Amino acid sequence: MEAQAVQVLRYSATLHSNNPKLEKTGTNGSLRMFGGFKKQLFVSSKLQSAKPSANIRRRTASLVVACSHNNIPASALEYGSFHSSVEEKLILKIKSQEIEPYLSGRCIYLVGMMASGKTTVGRILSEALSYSFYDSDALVVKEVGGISVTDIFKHYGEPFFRNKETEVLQKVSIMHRHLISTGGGAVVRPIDWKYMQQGISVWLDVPVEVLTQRITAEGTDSRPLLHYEGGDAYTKTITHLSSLFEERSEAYANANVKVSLENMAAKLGRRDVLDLSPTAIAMEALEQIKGFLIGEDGF
Ligand SMILES: Nc1ncnc2c1ncn2[C@@H]1O[C@H](COP(=O)(O)OP(=O)(O)O)[C@@H](O)[C@H]1O
Ligand SMILES: O=C(O)C1=C[C@@H](OP(=O)(O)O)[C@@H](O)[C@H](O)C1
Repeated sequence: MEAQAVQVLRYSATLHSNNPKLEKTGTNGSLRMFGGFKKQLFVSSKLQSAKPSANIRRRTASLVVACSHNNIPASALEYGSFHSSVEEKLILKIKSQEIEPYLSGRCIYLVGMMASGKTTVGRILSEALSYSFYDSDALVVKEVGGISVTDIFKHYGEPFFRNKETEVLQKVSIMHRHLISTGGGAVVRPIDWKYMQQGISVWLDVPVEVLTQRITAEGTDSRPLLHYEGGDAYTKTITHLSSLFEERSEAYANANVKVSLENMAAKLGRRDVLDLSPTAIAMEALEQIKGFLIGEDGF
């Protein structure tokens, strides 16, 4: 990022509730943060006493955050050089507040291959947006009385699982302010898209090699489609994931927004997509969602 593109924002935090909110207080880019936004985490060493007002006990804290200026594309600084998750959370919160008026409480559906990070990134996004987080697999498990996804596949078969998945998506589609991490195969049925199109869909596009590394590290206990008897797990996983991706890539591309880790790495000058943290990916997702929503609004 060019040096002049970086703006230093000064935050004045007034802590008097548990409902965090960031508000612009002037035209100079300064913002005011209300509420208990992880206050214990970052305010402890920076709190200063301020004159208490008549009816509210007020404390102020100063926090200087370097971030990209309005409309300047996501930058290496934004994604790379923060060493404090508090700063990242603030930026995520600001970005979330920017898109809120366009989002109007619509649900967000994360789609993508197994292990693309839908759950991990989804949790971060839901926190930033103050949305409720749901994992569609977990909702299916609940519907079926607590039987695991693996056992549902084993005892009832994949079509039964897919029917339940569709039912779950139908139920969620009438909700608001939910972020749903969908199962990797939720994109294959057009009926599922009918429900997901009630909200905003975001495709986390992660190279198959990276998915394979993650799945090999994590094991396949919760992913019945990747269970194998013996053999080299890495080779079998990458072969199967590659063919699944081949079958599904067109369906994933139905999403309103695509977050491509390869594109992100190129944009940020990273050699390896493995360097991209879930928080950085969440930031990119918000950036892309903003672009989509603004376009949708006709600006
Ligand atoms: N950006 C990332 N960098 C490194 N590991 C990640 C990243 N995102 C997710 N993971 C890891 O990959 C695995 C699968 O992630 P998960 O969020 O469960 O994927 P999904 O919900 O799409 O199946 C987990 O072990 C998670 O910790
Ligand atoms: O890709 C798939 O068809 C599946 C992905 C899984 O979810 P994750 O993407 O959360 O692993 C789970 O729904 C089921 O094992 C089937």
